[in-house]
Amino acid sequence: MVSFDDAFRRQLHELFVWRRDVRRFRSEPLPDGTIERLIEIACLSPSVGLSQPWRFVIVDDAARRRAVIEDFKSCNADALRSYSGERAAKYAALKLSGLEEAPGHLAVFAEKTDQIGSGLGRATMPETTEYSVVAAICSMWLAARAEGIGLGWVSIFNPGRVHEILETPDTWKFIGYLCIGYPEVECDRPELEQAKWESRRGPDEFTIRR
Ligand SMILES: Cc1cc2c(cc1C)N(C[C@H](O)[C@H](O)[C@H](O)COP(=O)(O)O)c1[nH]c(=O)[nH]c(=O)c1N2
Repeated sequence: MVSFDDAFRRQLHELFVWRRDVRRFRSEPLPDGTIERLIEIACLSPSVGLSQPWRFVIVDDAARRRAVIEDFKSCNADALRSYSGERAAKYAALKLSGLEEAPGHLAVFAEKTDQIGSGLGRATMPETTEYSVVAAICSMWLAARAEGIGLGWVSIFNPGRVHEILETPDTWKFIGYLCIGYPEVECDRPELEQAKWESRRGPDEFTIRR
């Protein structure tokens, strides 16, 4: 039996407030086994029918990392072209990945065809497979922050190209690419808010009653 006290709850709330999407990393390496430990925590996450559809690729190979960075640059240039005027100038000034600096690279996929869980909960909502993997990434994100480690989620990729670069099975769906390392700065506000791209809104704006 385990229970949590008020002091823990306050600290946990601070963890939620201070978790950040990190794009600026210090160069120092992560202690051996850090990514494996974060994966272990991710595997404690909820998943539809206990299907555990998460699949992880620790990307160590320099040539593959370089290819991933090239794909990001190409997709980011395309994204920039979709904006104009002041928004385009603002977009161009954003730093949207720490791929070059982060000591850890982790690609995360969802296995869509595995029989683990025997389809429970997925018949009418097959997308719950992907939702389960996102839940795992969120666990990892918070666990990393609790240890002073930063995690940055990068989605500015051509998923087909990521598959090619990492030679992953066809049945895996690309969910996200994570940069992992020690953050340069700690902050309690999203970087996109600091850059005046968007601001964090209150829950009332997103909640209705019926
Ligand atoms: C699915 C998904 C995909 C992305 C992101 C997040 C999620 C959930 N985020 C991070 C996102 O910008 C960030 O979470 C918000 O700006 C809020 O900031 P904090 O996470 O609170 O620091 C993100 N950030 C970034 O710089 N490049 C990216 O490609 C992405 N992609």
